[in-house]
Amino acid sequence: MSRTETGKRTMYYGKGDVLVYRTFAEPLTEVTRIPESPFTGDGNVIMAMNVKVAVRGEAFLTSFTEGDNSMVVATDSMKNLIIRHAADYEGSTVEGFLYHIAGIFLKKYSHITTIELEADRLPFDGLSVASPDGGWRESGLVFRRSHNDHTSASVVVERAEGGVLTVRKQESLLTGLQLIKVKGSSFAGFIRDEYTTLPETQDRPLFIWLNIGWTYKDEKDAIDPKNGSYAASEQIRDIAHTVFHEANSPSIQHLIYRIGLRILERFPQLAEVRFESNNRTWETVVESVDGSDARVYTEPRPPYGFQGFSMTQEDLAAAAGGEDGEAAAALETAASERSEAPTS
Ligand SMILES: O=c1[nH]c(=O)c2[nH]c(=O)[nH]c2[nH]1
Repeated sequence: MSRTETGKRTMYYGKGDVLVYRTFAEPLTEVTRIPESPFTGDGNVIMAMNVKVAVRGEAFLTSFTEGDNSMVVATDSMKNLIIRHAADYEGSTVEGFLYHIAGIFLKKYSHITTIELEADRLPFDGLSVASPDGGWRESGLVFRRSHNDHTSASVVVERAEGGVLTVRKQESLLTGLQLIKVKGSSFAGFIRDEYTTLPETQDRPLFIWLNIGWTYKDEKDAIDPKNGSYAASEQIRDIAHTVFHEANSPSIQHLIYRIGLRILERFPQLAEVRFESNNRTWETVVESVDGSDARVYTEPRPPYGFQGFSMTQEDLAAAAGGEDGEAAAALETAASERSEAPTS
């Protein structure tokens, strides 16, 4: 048995920065409303993505060991396949697009055993124009490229026994969220010893960078969101800033836990939610302008702190079971808000 079959040898190749700009894709409509978010769907007039593909298979071994290219699909061809087949994608999500492309690769090239695809959606925001009746309306044609947070997704699909395609891993993400709360965050009670110079603070301007990832109990909910079980990254984003607004956070660690509970509560169809956060808290230069709340800050000096945390529905059940009184109370508030929220 070769090392590849035991999973020990690393062997893959592919293409990165494959830029796809598909216009007038199928609109995303069947989104279930949540109280934290006005998001109800996406017209998908522009579905722009930066895609990365990697393929694996024992058949590629001789291309590395002998320079035999007879089984090599040129990465340039991979790029062309991805871009051309954006034309026949009939779905409305990045996750679905990746699955569509994975299927085409695996059906076309029988020696590819596993394909890994990831994509960052390049956000284009719709713009308003004055309407003749004196109000405002969506242009629908003109968009502004945004460099804010965006949807990402990844999928690993493999060919199982009998040629059946199996999704081995699938993750949806909100990438590059940057949130500042100018008042109402503390950081105190940490270990004080001979290495400690950081003062305790009851009120810091907490600036966080966040990547949030989530997986579904059934990945079909992400790939084909026809039954309203799609958790849109815009909704995840809105939950994050709502919880940040509501909570007086004692740390980023606890803040992301609270955001995670709310996400799992709102979307019982998710199995896991995962966080990567950075602390980019501004450095205070002027404590108070004329005795008021006004302050002056500057960019923090390096280095920066970070956190990683993942949570499952079991964490939500434990919190709701009362082990964390504060979390349980927050969940009750969230539940009552949900019952009042309109759904679509
Ligand atoms: O939210 C925080 N968590 C930490 O672990 C930490 N450490 C630190 O210096 N500042 C902060 N802030």
